[in-house]
Amino acid sequence: MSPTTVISAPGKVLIAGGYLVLDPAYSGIVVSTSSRFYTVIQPSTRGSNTVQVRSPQFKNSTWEFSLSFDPFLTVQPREENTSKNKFVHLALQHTISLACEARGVPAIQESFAKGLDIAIVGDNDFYSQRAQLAAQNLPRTLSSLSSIQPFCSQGVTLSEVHKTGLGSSAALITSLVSALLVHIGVIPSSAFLEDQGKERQLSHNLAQFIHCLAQGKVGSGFDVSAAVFGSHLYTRFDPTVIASLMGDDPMARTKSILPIVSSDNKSWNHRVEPFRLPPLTRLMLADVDAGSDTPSLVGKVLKWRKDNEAKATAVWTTLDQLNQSLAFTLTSLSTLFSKDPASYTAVVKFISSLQPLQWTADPSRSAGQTEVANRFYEAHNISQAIRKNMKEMGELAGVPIEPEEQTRLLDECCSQAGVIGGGVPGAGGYDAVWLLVCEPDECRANEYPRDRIERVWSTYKDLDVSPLSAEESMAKGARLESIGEIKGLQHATQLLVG
Ligand SMILES: Nc1ncnc2c1ncn2[C@@H]1O[C@H](COP(=O)(O)OP(=O)(O)OP(=O)(O)O)[C@@H](O)[C@H]1O
Ligand SMILES: C[C@@](O)(CCOP(=O)(O)O)CC(=O)O
Repeated sequence: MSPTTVISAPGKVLIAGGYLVLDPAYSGIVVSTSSRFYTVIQPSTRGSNTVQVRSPQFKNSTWEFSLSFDPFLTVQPREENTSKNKFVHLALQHTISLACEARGVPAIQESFAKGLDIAIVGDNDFYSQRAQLAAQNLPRTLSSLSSIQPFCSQGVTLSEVHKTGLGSSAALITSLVSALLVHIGVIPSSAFLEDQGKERQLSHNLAQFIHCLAQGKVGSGFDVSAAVFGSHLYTRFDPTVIASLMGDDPMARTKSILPIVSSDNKSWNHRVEPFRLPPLTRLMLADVDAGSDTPSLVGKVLKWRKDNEAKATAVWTTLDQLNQSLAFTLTSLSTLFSKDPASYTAVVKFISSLQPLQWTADPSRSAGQTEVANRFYEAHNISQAIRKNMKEMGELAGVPIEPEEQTRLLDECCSQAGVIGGGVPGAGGYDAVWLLVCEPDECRANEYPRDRIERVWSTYKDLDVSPLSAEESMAKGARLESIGEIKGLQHATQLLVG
C-alpha cells in the first residue's frame, strides 16, 4: 500500500441529449471538464479502524468514522461529528465492503491497521466564486478567476454553498471510490493510466451504484460516466442492474455487491463511444445566478412525454437526429484537421473574426478550406436547431428548459464573431449556459472570440452571468495524480507530500 494515493475526477457538461439520455434508445454528448475533484488518502496516526475525512474548503466538514469487521463490515460515524455527509459515508461503507469481498477481511483489516486520513477538494469552478471576486473587488472575468487561490476556502458549510452544476457529487464519489479501491489494494494504480480496462469499469459500476444510492434516485448516470471516462457519447445503463441494491435504507447492509458491480457483469450495458471537441475550439461555461431544480424539471418533462406519447416521440426523434448530427459534424471537423491542419487552421482564424452568417461567403477559398468552413457553419446551424427544439419541448411540457431570459442571453452570444454554438446544458433552466467558440492559434490581443464573450457576459444586465474557468479536459476521466504536481493541492489538504 503506497503512503499517499491521489485520484482526480472531472466535472461534466451535457451539451446535447438532456432528458433523452434518460432513455437507452438515445445518446448524449457529454464533455468532461478541466475542473476536477481530488481525493488524497494517507495512513493515519489516529489509531486502527478509524477513518477521518476532511473537506477543508468548507466549515464544519470533518467526519470521523469507526470501522468494525465483526460480524461484518460497518462504517460508523463518530458521535462527536458535528455534521453528516451521506455521500462520503455511503462511499466508505460500500467501497470497503466490496474490498472485503474482493480481498478477504484480514487483508482489508491490515489496510486499516493505522487508520486512514482522507482529504477531498474540488476545483474552484464547482462552487460559485462571486463572493471571492466581490471581496477582492475583481471583475467577473477568466483572468480574475485565475487569481483566486486554488481550492480556496468557501467560508460556508457544504449545505450553504452555491454549486455551479458541474456534477460535484458525481466527481466526488468517483474520485473517492477510485482512490479507496487503489489505496486498499483492490485495483492497481495503473488502472487509471489507461482509458478503459476492467478495473476502471469496476470503479465506474461501483461509483454509479453509490451515487444513485446517495442521491436517492437513478438518473441517466452521464455525470458519473464523464467523471470516470472523460468526454464521450453516452448511452445509459439499464437501471435494473442495480435495482436489487437500491433498498429503502441506503445505509442498510447490502448482500454481496461484487457480482453486481463486477466488470464481468454484462448487464452493465451502457455505451461509452469516443468523442471530443474539435481542435482550435474552446468550451466556455457560465454560471447564471438564478438556479433551477433539476429533479422537478425532469419529473414534468417525463410526465408530459407519458401523457403526449405521439407528439413527444416526434419531438425526441427530431432532437435525437440533431444531437447525433452535431456529434458527427464536430467529429468530422477533427478528421478534417488531421487531413489538412494548415487549411483548417487558416479557416478557424478567418471565421473567428466573422459572424456565423458570413462564414461560407468567401469564394476565393480552396476546396479544402471551403469544406472546413461549411462544416463549422453546419455545426452552428445544428446547435441553433437543438436550442429551438429544446425550447419548444419546454414550452410543450410547461418547463423552463430555455426560458426567455436564457434565450436572449444565448442569442446575444451565438451571434458573436467566432461562436460555433451553445445552449443550456443538461436539464436546462436558469443556472448555466455553455458555448463552443473558435480558439485560433493566433489573433490580435483581446480579439479572440473568448474575449468578446467575456465582454458580453461581464456587461450583461438582464442576468448575473459569471464565467467558469473550465475548458474540456484533455485527460480521459479519472486519473492517478501526484500531490506535489497539482498547484495548491498539498497546501489545501495540509497533508504531507510523499
Ligand atoms: N467538497 C465536498 N466535500 C464533501 N462532499 C461534497 C463536496 N462537494 C459536494 N459534496 C457532496 O455532494 C452533495 C451535492 O450533491 P448533489 O447531488 O446535491 O449536487 P450535484 O447535482 O452533484 O451538484 P452540482 O452538479 O451542482 O455540482 C453535497 O450535499 C455533499 O454531500
Ligand atoms: C435531465 C438529465 O437528462 C440531465 C441533467 O443534467 P444537469 O444535472 O442539468 O447537468 C437527467 C439525467 O441525465 O440524469
